Amino acid sequence: MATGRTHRPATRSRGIPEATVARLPLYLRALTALSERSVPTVSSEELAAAAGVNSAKLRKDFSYLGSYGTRGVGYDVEYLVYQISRELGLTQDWPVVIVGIGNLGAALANYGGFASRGFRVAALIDADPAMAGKPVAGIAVQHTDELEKIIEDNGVHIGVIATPAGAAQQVSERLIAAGVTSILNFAPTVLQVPDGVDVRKVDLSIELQILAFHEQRKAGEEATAEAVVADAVAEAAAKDVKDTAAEQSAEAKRTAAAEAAVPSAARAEATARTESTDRKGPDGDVPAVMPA
Ligand SMILES: NC(=O)c1ccc[n+]([C@@H]2O[C@H](COP(=O)([O-])OP(=O)(O)OC[C@H]3O[C@@H](n4cnc5c(N)ncnc54)[C@H](O)[C@@H]3O)[C@@H](O)[C@H]2O)c1
Repeated sequence: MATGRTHRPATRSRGIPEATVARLPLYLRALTALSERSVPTVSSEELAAAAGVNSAKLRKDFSYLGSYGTRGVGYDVEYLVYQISRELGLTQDWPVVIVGIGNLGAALANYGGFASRGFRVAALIDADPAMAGKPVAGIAVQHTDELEKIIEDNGVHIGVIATPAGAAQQVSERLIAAGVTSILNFAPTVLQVPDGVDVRKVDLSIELQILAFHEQRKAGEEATAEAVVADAVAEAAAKDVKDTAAEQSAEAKRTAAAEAAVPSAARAEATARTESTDRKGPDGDVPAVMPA
């Protein structure tokens, strides 16, 4: 039994690499937006920017589809929408079942984006007997006892799992035994599935953890920059203290020499003048950095 996410070879039979297949929905989303705005053609650079992909990679991806665009004109938007939809198998209707109709399952059932992309929610299935018969998104929830019959009756090949993690493995086994060969798994667990079954895992908390990692790194960089500034300020302050101390020492030497040279009455006057100058800065203010 194989573990992991996708159990097909890295290159599909028609020679399209998995990485390209993973980018096709991104191109399709960008192209659909252009089509809705009745944009007839698009350059590889524009489309790459809209899809968030490097333009050289896009051209390479499209070469697998046999689509090269026209120099100076770009790609025909409608034709590319058709080509990519066909390649992804979206020109046909895909019935899907959602298992586990709690918070997430109900939200998925209510999501209009499935139907608009050719995925018809054929059934909603839950283990809670109290849920049976209750309408969610206009569809009556069915009990898990019916799971196998529902899959077979509707010719379902794609199942969505939105149950707690502890139930997901057993649910996947029942789905697969009944004929499901592709699973979209929202439960935070790694499913063990046989060869020939594709599993895609969606985990928003993992995405958030990756963002947290980047945030932490950004904060680390900021802290380093702040530390560099703080070091520079501390160094400048230390230099100030040293200069002030040196000045005072020179002043003390000058005073000592003057004391040796003048009579005692004049010496008292000179001492008073020196003390007054020491306590205040050149403008009469107390200096910001006081010598220790
Ligand atoms: N992937 C993500 O980004 C993401 C986000 C939120 C939640 N989740 C996960 O999705 C799952 C559902 O979350 P939720 O908040 O909707 O939970 P929930 O408790 O609201 O719903 C779970 C539903 O599954 C049903 N259920 C339990 N065992 C079952 C079984 N054997 N067969 C069929 N139905 C069964 C329950 O009766 C319940 O209705 C959890 O595993 C959660 O961790 C994933």
